[in-house]
Amino acid sequence: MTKRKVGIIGAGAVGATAAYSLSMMGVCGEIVLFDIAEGVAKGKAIDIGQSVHYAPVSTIVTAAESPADVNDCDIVVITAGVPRKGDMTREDLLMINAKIMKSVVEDVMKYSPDAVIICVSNPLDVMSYVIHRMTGWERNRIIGMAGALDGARMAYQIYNKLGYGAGQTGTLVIGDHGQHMIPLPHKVQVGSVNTLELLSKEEMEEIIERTRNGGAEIVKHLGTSGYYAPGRAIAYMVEAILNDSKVVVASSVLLEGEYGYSDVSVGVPVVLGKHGAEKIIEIELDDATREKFKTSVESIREGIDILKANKFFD
Ligand SMILES: NC(=O)c1ccc[n+]([C@@H]2O[C@H](COP(=O)([O-])OP(=O)(O)OC[C@H]3O[C@@H](n4cnc5c(N)ncnc54)[C@H](O)[C@@H]3O)[C@@H](O)[C@H]2O)c1
Ligand SMILES: O=C(O)C[C@H](O)C(=O)O
Repeated sequence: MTKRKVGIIGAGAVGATAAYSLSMMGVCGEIVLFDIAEGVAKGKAIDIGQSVHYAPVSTIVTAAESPADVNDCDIVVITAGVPRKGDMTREDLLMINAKIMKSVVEDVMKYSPDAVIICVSNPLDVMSYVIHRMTGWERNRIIGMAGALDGARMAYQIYNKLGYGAGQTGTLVIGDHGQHMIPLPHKVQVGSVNTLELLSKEEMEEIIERTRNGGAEIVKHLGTSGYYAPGRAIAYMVEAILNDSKVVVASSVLLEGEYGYSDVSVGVPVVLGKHGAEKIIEIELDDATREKFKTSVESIREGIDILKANKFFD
């Protein structure tokens, strides 16, 4: 990859935080922000661009005047959409964000036809599926960001319980990025020690519950959804793709028979490299987890079916 240009569509809380995080890491040559709200992309591009003075490596941060300026990107991150508030679920955002997604994706197809897309808008798995249906692109080029965030949340909960092992905790959260997400306790290790040896069953159950409600917990305190951890998780994925680093990160990708499902986007472990989600890793699921995965897939399909009933797809 030579140009290392990243487009971010939706320069709100998450999009701007991802841009800031990326520019502090210095992993891309250029970041271009676009937002439908006048002045937002411009103001944030100037502000982030000025912060680059203190970054280890320079990044050019610009604002697109129109979607046409988000052109020839290696990666396009889609954070355009409405965040939830109050008691809303992510699913409550379905129709409004699907409409936004439609117009955004048409532009991405036109102006950055070779990009890898990282979808962020909620409900995440359904929006990732919408992008597949609209673009018809190879599935490795459309990746939903969820497991990177949910895994970080699980690691945070574990650290809060243990009080040690920060940065040494490997977690895995699969399934939907919603109420049926599946944090996998038996896969968690702190410095290569399985946490089942470190935490009681009750403690792990609490960790799972708090991970599952991690997004809602922030909405409760903040009145809108979180953006620092999401922004950093996006930057981590962008870096992995640009650097072709082949790290394993749970992400929402289109299944074509893996885990027994097809024609649905859902969170599973994937290898991230220069071609996007280059490989889906199929891990062995025990009977109980397979049942949870089924519930998770069904909940995503409910959203897809609502869009179909509303003639959203051809
Ligand atoms: N996948 C995840 O883990 C995750 C994490 C956090 C947030 N989210 C989701 O990301 C989305 C953005 O969240 P946020 O907190 O940044 O919201 P926000 O309101 O701060 O920002 C969204 C931005 O999108 C812009 N926008 C709307 N329609 C647009 C269009 N057609 N073209 C360009 N820009 C457009 C808005 O003007 C706004 O600035 C929400 O749907 C939220 O639920 C997902
Ligand atoms: O919780 C939300 O609505 C936003 C995002 O999906 C999150 O998990 O933080």
